[in-house]
Amino acid sequence: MEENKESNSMDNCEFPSKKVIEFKPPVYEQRYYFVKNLVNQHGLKKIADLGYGDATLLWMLKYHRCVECLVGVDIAAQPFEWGGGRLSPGVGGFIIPRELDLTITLYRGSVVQKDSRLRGFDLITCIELIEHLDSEDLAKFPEVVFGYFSPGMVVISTPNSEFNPLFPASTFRNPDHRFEWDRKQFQTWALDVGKLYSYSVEFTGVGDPPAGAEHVGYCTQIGVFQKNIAKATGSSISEPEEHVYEVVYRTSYPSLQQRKYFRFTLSIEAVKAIDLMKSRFLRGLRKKEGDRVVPLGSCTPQHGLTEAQRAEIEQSPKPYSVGENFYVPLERLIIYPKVNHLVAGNVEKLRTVLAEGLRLNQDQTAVRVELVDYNTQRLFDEHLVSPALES
Ligand SMILES: C[S@@+](CC[C@H](N)C(=O)[O-])C[C@H]1O[C@@H](n2cnc3c(N)ncnc32)[C@H](O)[C@@H]1O
Ligand SMILES: [Mg+2]
Repeated sequence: MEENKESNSMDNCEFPSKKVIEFKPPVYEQRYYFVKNLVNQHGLKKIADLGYGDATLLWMLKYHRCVECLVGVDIAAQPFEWGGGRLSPGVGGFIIPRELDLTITLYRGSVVQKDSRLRGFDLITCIELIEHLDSEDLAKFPEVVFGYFSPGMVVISTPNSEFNPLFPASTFRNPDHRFEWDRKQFQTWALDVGKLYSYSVEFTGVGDPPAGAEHVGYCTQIGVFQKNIAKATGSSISEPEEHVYEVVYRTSYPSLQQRKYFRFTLSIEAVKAIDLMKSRFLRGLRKKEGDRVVPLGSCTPQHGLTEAQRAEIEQSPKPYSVGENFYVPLERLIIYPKVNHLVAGNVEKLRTVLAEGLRLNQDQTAVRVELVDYNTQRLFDEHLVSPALES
């Protein structure tokens, strides 16, 4: 990460920071945020980070709802547990599954090696990478990344050497750097690459210069390359699969796209709504209609619903009890926002999925649960009439 002279550096390949110019937030974070914003702005799904270092950027990106595939490639990749730990779904990922699938794969390999698994990405990022390539690798880099991987977008960040005089020493920012370019050198290289591989490029940066030194530009210069449409259509020619990189880590997240997690989440939301209805029902339990007991009062939970939702619920078929069973019509259940969102308002879908895990009534129009479970028995014991008396 950038670099010994950039304060708060967390790059393990840098010197300790000298805190001469303090960036807020630290400039390495500004680089990550730059990518994050771009991903959000364009709703990008498939992203590869080349030279991913300690995987912080990948870790930040995994929280984006739109992201479905994250890949990291680093020549120094270790089959590490810690990186995997941060990148793994954790318990939370199972309790609240993501809406969309997400797979994360880390490879050990060099960005100048072609691997067909890196083709077809929406975005490839190279954050503080190119200045670590020797001239031979730098010469190969465009053909592999732009020509072969050929993603929709490429973001390349690299130190802006014009900023360096603001740092105390007159050396490179990091001993492993093979070069540090001024803006003209970077832009000339980037525009040549863009022209050759049919990408347009825009230049920006992060890490503002201090007041009075605006002429030096940003601490980190950034090129954002966008593939031209004509090239995008032409790149569908199929090339043979080439797997060169070694997988060091792979994980796939639970998501609502997967049947079992969808069923689990829908059932939980349904049961939560049913429980709320049941406890209100028990408090208002009074009136008998044939063999059904229906509430006199409202069964509508008051919290977390808009006036309109409450009104809609009030108008829908009411929950009822028969004997010791409590029934919630699907037509009512589906009005609850979370349930509704999950099945996109489709009662048929709600019926099919709930039937796999919950009990429905005979004509499959309502969910059936016990009216008196352990908790409700306590309610009765404490202050309510027995359902037997009411039915
Ligand atoms: C300065 S660090 C940047 C790490 C990360 N991108 C960040 O901004 O925090 C450069 C990274 O590039 C990796 N790297 C250097 N040469 C590489 C190559 N030819 N192929 C893949 N990764 C390389 C290094 O191992 C290191 O992790
Ligand atoms: Mg560097």
